[in-house]
Amino acid sequence: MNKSSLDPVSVRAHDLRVTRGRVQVLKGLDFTVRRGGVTGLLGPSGCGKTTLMRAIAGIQARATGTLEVLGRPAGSPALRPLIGYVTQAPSVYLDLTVRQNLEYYAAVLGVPRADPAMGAPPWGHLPAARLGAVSRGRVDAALADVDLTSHAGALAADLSGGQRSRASLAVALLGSPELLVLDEPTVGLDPVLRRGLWELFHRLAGQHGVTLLISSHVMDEADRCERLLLMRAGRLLADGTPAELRRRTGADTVEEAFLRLVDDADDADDAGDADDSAARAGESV
Ligand SMILES: Nc1ncnc2c1ncn2[C@@H]1O[C@H](COP(=O)(O)OP(=O)(O)OP(=O)(O)O)[C@@H](O)[C@H]1O
Repeated sequence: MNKSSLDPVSVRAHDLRVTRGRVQVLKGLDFTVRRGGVTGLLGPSGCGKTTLMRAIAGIQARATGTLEVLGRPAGSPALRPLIGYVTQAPSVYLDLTVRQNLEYYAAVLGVPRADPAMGAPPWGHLPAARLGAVSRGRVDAALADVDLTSHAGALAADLSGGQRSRASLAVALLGSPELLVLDEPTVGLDPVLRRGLWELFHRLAGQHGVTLLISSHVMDEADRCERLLLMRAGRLLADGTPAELRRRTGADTVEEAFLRLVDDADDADDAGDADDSAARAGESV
């Protein structure tokens, strides 16, 4: 059995720091992401969500501290088939149809031929001899999951932005990821599609034990997550279930809880600045 499947935690970070350009974007994060659930990564634009997701996906340079993903250091080659990372920018070839895109990626990823005896994916990793054949069944299932069956024959160039994002998500579902890292997957989608995707996320977590880390800056998506990591300006403000965060802050909504946590952090910063000034004044006497 895979070592990571015994671990109740999928991602562990300790004092995680990332510098991009000249700016320290992540400023010492400590957190865990539980295995097999939907964890939301929420915070305002520019707070560092994408940077954190890139670090977890193992493609972010200049990261220090500890970051362990599925029991291995982030970026380990062995993690590649276990992580599905969907970026904000859709990664599909515009001159191919949706189906051709999925068939191409299925071939590249070595997605196994559908085998009804094995049940629904994910079914773990198969011997090399059984990999490599493109699975029409898997492509069809991924198309259905993201509600793009009726657009299978459309050129990706002719899709709307939301449809292209869903095509990228379908690519991530082709493999058998243990961890799905989704950067704002519901941006630009109408409420019906958003609801459908959230149902899919919970199905993947509940029925297949996939861990999902989903970023959003829309606080009304918070209540769809089992746990939340609230970020602001490269730091983690809070970590807990939506109900815990509301209770801890005495707020009615997660958005209000977030704003109270921001105010508390600002007050703490101001107090720290005042202490520093007092100390400097003392030094100069
Ligand atoms: N390549 C880069 N060089 C320098 N700074 C960068 C680079 N990429 C991002 N940043 C900075 O890092 C910070 C965090 O960016 P990041 O994309 O992680 O934020 P985010 O929370 O995902 O934002 P959004 O919700 O808008 O996608 C921002 O201040 C951004 O300007």
